[in-house]
Amino acid sequence: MNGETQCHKVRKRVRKTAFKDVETKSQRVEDGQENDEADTVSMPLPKQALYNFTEGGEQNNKVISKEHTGIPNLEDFAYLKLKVDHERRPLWVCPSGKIFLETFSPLYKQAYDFLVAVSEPASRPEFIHEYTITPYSLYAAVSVGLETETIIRVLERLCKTNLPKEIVELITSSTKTYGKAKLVLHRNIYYIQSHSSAVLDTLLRDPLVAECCARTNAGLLEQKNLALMEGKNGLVQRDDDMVHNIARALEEDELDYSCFEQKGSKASSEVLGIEIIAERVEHVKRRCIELDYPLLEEYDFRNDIRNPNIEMDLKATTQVRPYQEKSLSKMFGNGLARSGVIVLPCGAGKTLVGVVAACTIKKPTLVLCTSAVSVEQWRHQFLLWSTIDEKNISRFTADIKVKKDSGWLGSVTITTYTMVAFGGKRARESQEILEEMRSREWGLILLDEVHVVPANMFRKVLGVIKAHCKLGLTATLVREDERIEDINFLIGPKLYEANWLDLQQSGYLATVQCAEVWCPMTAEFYREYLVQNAAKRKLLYTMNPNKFQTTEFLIRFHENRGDKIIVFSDNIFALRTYARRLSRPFIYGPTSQAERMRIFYQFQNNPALGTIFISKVGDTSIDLPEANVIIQISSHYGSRRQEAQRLGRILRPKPRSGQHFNAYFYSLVSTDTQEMYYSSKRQQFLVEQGYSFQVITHLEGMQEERQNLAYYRKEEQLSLLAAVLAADEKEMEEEFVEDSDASGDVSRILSKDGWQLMKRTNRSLRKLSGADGLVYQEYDTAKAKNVSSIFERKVIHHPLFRKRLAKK
Ligand SMILES: Nc1ncnc2c1ncn2[C@@H]1O[C@H](COP(=O)(O)OP(=O)(O)OP(=O)(O)O)[C@@H](O)[C@H]1O
Repeated sequence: MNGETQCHKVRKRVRKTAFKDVETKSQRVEDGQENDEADTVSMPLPKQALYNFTEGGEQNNKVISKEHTGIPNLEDFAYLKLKVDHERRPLWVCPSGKIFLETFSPLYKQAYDFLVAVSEPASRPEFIHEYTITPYSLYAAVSVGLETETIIRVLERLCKTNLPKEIVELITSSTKTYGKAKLVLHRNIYYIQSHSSAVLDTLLRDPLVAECCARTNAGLLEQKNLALMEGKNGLVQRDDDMVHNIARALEEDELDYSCFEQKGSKASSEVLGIEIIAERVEHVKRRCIELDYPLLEEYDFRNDIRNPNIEMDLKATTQVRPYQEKSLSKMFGNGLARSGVIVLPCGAGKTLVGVVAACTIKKPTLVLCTSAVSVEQWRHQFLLWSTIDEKNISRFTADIKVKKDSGWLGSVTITTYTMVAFGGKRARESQEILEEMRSREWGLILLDEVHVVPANMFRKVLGVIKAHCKLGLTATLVREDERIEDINFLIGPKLYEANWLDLQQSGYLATVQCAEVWCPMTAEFYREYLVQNAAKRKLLYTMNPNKFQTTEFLIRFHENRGDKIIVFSDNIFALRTYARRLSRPFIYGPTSQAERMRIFYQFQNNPALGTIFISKVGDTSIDLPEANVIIQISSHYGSRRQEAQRLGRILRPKPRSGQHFNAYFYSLVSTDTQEMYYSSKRQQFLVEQGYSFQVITHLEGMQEERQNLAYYRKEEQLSLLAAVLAADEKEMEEEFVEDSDASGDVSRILSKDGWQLMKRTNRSLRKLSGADGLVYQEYDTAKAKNVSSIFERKVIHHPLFRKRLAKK
């Protein structure tokens, strides 16, 4: 299929409401331009303006005005020369740093692997992906062993046009100093190391770096020759074979990603180092990034004779999946262990990636999780995949303390961020354990759900625990408070990021149908909604009787199919009311660990329990492979991360029974309320990963069922309304969960982004694909027709076409 057709399809699915600048459907009908796809909006994209890469044309990068195109500020890249064999090449590279990848190109897989190494994915729908190349992404590229000229050469080869000079300049200027200095931990002391004394001099000249150095002698900082340190020092170096391999592979059009990888680095005997005060490491790392000398963190674990090796291997039965292997190859590409972050979709098996990393390094490992439930799950997975002796794993949570008589904490210690970062008074025993944890030189620290680390409380952890290698694991490298960048210096660059849809297509993830179900407010609830304060309004749209009935109807429908359903509600008042009325168990903050485990066990093993209700404590790390339906009734404002994490609960691959979709994600939204805005904001991350949300206005069969559903009678609805209005402040509050970011805070959203986000103003594919406040919506595609019998689409066709469609 050619690119133009693909683009056209993508455009067709963009949600109507998003296009305020574009001609409306009604206008087109009036103009007599309406066609068969009356329920879709055709976007008058100025193809010429967007993809005006004509041969020759040496004009400058020109901005095309709104009057010409209908879309503001389009840039004209006509001066970029289109290569003769451009059809065989998969990339469009813009001078601004944006890169577009054709996923239907035969070179897609190889180009994709290369792009995730050198740029940031911005949006990855089905046919055209958008990436952005930035100094940070280039930092990550250098840290996995790619060099300036390799990056330029490969991009040049893959690009349909000659590479814009701005991009060449960006790559050259951003990478010339990368990889020249490194942070190492030696005998529990941190050093900045480099082969070049000039590099160290440059860093020492900076007052902030100088201040963080440990030893000064009459104003002069001591430089220590560390050449005799045990082990070799593998600063990233050029590998001539690699460059040669890439050139050859490209010529043969067999671009194998392995050729990008560093085949082993050369050791150098002369390495200089500066000692850094442990508590100031974070500042030094941040400052070095600002100075354009980001510090690489690599651990030569094979030559570390100081820390004992652990008896721990993967079991013979453990099969690491290809994408897991690929992510690990980025970590261990040159025989050393690099610190950084691996991004894999929810349910794709990040835990196993962590276990494999630990089994490779075989040094004392500390695992930090967000909750006691995930501590249990990590322990379980260590035992499942590796040969480690149960005795060598210890857990340290509020409920479980490691036993003192069992000696040291354990070769593998699993705990929570809270346990380590808690600054208040502790029991003596806990204090001792913590002291021991702090004094230890850890080989590997595994940071689960690493996107929560930048929150102040969590970053304390990295200040007190010393580890040679840090591996962050996450599915969603997004936060709404823009502190995600902190991860670059707290942990390291992103090492690998998998594509959700690719894993879905390969069967490693379930195929999910996402739907936003619209529930009109009842008149009485809406009347109150208009006059109440923000907190009460939120409770009113959550407790909307129509939403309640929809929930009950969906539960019945899916339970009858034998599905396992998780209902999410952030609001505890709603959680309790819904669960009690529907006689299903619920879990929230105060639910004890034992009770949670009991409910999870019943949910997984008892066919009579098809539905559980859970608050935001279940957003992350609960592994319930049986669950295949999510119904979301209340959520944390516009948090993209929460939406993705909740979807992750049902992404575990499911057996296919001839259906296109095998998991369902319903987000219930009360219409004409603020919830609609939040809902589209929440969906952005998933839309960027290529998911589409179907809007359902009517559930087939629900009307007939209504009288058998709760809150059918007016008196019942009114007494529910009275209970809602009587709810006090405390009951209306959302549950506080430590790791939540500032994602959806109303004031932030309204003051920062504003409602204007819903209006189209930018031309990027990221936006065209529905991200940044806009939503993908499937209307009448063949795929959607098979979705489920309960989805009744009310598509209203123009009378002109009704007859024709009926004939069809
Ligand atoms: N290579 C593999 N072979 C078989 N099963 C696997 C493999 N990798 C992971 N799994 C299984 O997939 C499921 C999900 O794994 P895991 O809990 O590690 O996902 P996750 O990426 O951490 O998800 P989340 O972000 O939602 O917590 C688990 O049941 C795990 O046992």
